[in-house]
Amino acid sequence: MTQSLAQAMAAFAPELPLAVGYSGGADSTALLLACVQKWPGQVSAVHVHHGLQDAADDFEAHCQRVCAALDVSLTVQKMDASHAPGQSPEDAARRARYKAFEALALMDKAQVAIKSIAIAHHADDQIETLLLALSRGAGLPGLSAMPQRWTRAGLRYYRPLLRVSGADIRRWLAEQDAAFVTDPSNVDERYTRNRIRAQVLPALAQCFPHFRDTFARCSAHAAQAQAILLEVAQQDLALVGVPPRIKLLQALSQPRLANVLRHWLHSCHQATPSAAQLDELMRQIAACQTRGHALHLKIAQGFCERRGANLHWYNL
Ligand SMILES: Nc1ncnc2c1ncn2[C@@H]1O[C@H](COP(=O)(O)OP(=O)(O)OP(=O)(O)O)[C@@H](O)[C@H]1O
Repeated sequence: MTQSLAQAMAAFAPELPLAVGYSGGADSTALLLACVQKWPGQVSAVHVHHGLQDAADDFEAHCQRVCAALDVSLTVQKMDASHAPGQSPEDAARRARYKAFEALALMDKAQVAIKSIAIAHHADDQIETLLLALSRGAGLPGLSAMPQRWTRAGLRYYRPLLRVSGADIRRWLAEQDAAFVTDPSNVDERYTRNRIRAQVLPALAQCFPHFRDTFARCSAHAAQAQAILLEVAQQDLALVGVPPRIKLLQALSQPRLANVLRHWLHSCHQATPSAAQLDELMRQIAACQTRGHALHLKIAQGFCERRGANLHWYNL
């Protein structure tokens, strides 16, 4: 169920000391203030200077001022977040951000070992992520949307506001009379996410007043089902071996074959096949009935081929 910011903060119990990913925007300003109020002296801030916009220097200066006024230690990480061809600028910025957080892993400016990072994604961000996944035709991992907590490179990440609506965060922030910056790229409707926020969420609210709760429940169901699929894929991969034996792959049902192939390609090769590539691979595995039957096809950024009894993936 959706929570108020106060309820979300009452339930938030991270390992301390905690750093807050602080962009200077409204959401992370609210999270920083709420954490500082709850754990005075045990919270620091991390600001990633993306170098993407001319305004980035101003954002950093704003964060410096606010943290100085709050007596919060601020670490600024400068990252080059320019995006590669085919990569979205938002995705490049997000990847650069996680690298910067990991680089901190983790000493802040005051040389305190940081154990936890909180970021200010909220319920509307979660719905936007789910709708983006639906629009891409994503499978269960995409429909699971964003987890509330996870661990990476020894660092615990939290999204304590994931069940709080954006409007509730703004209301709370207005009561605090706190200054924040507005990133112009957040309202630029050339980005799909911003169009969803401006056009789709208001329409959803009209049609399905409880959509934040019900959509979040769908994501929770998807996440649970995905966890089971992962367990099955791990068991099946142990059974067929690495590299997988074609005969053993042929003994699996079609859904389990698809599941284990996706898992093998992703976990062993960081390769994600398109739906059409996976269908073709499954068709060719089924057709591989004679000793001399060759199998060779493009999968993600590399190729799958038959070598003797096994299926191999390689990248040129
Ligand atoms: N430059 C940054 N430095 C540090 N943390 C960041 C930065 N940008 C984003 N974050 C963290 O990641 C969260 C999600 O980022 P995103 O850009 O999707 O959100 P946002 O809605 O613009 O949030 P905000 O209002 O806090 O800027 C932010 O709330 C913040 O905690």
